[in-house]
Amino acid sequence: MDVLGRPLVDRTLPLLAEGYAWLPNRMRDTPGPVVRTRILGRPALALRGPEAVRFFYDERNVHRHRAVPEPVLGTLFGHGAVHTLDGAAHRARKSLFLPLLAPERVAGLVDHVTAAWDDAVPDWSGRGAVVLFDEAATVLTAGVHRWAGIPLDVCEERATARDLIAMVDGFATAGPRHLRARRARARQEARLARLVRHVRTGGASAPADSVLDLVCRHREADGAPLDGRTAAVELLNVVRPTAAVAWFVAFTAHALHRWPGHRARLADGDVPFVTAFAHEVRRFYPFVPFLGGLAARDLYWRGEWVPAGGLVVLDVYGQNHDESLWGDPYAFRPERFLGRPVGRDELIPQGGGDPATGHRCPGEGITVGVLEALAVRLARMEYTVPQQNLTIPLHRVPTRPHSGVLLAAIR
Ligand code: HEM
Repeated sequence: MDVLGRPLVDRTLPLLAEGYAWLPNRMRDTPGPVVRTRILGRPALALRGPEAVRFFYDERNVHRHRAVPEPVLGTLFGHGAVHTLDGAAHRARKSLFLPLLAPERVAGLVDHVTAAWDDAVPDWSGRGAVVLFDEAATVLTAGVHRWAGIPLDVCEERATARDLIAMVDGFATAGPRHLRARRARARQEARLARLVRHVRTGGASAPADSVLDLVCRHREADGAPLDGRTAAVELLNVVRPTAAVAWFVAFTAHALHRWPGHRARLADGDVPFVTAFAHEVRRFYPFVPFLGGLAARDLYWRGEWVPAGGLVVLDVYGQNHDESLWGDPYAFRPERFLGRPVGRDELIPQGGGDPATGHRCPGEGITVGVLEALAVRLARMEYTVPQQNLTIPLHRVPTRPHSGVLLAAIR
């Protein structure tokens, strides 16, 4: 500690080495769910729990402007993305995404994705074996493009899915995965910026009220339209995370393999159970490790302090596995979500707080809806699971079953 009691030793390297387990391990060593440390050269305060969520999402405490490191912007979110805005600028940009919460929009996307899945299954049957993660990403990419009004040739679906997945896969690492993510983003931003230009100059049309139409017509807080590159960034902020639902589809297949007793209830389409299963997949499996922002002023939380400009970190994975919230958190039990409302700030795989006013994911309804539909389809599908490496390494961010879940003899 220095003279002001600030931790001196930077923990970025242990964080990169331990991945999802790093913060929960540190939390275990402290009396309250709060850890003071140093990350990326800054003093940092890590917290968890529903009250901590409300503290974190209060703009008077934490802001996002300049909080996202460039390597994450250059791969995952895109420069100038909604994730990086605060206050009036954030609210104006967020209004672009709030229509995605409407049940009829969610249902429309689910229809497109399930149609793409049903079209793909006969092809999977004709092949000896398929990697579910890759196939699900292609199906999701095809479905979300049709729903969003973004043209995509069938022969481009697989390569586009690869790019969208690469952007997520490479954000938290150095080396080849990161370079692949940057190249993928550059390609996809260029493609979508071209499309936005064509729509605006009359060379292409956007179906009325589609996501493409909304983005092309959007006005910022100052009344200005989005420049072409930022419009492309925000289109990608819809199609990329939808393709990323492939992570949860692979986790669903993993869960069905490990705990086959759940298959019958899913296959029956038992609606409350299907929803509970989707929530448990999002809670149990590791995807988002934590979220970060910058202290808007000197902040105190549970007796710990971080100076203005320090990092405030919300321990997402740790909260979703907090014994005091979930009881037996490392058991996969969808039943825990039956007959119990899901607390807004308890289950936070896609952020906490109110999506309309804060940074919570506006695609949560879409994620749950798509996952429900595809979990039922998976449960009804006949297949074998050949010998393969299904381990999910916790040091890799984002992680997934090592094999991607190889399925054979699909019918
Ligand atoms: C794979 C499933 C998904 C996961 C795990 C996920 C997770 C998240 C998380 C953790 C955040 C950040 C919350 C925060 O900063 O406080 C977020 C924000 C966001 N997500 Fe998702 N998301 C998913 C799917 C989606 C989908 C399907 C869409 C759109 C169709 C979407 C669009 C967005 C947007 C636009 C933001 C930025 C919101 C803002 O900054 O105000 N996400 N998501």
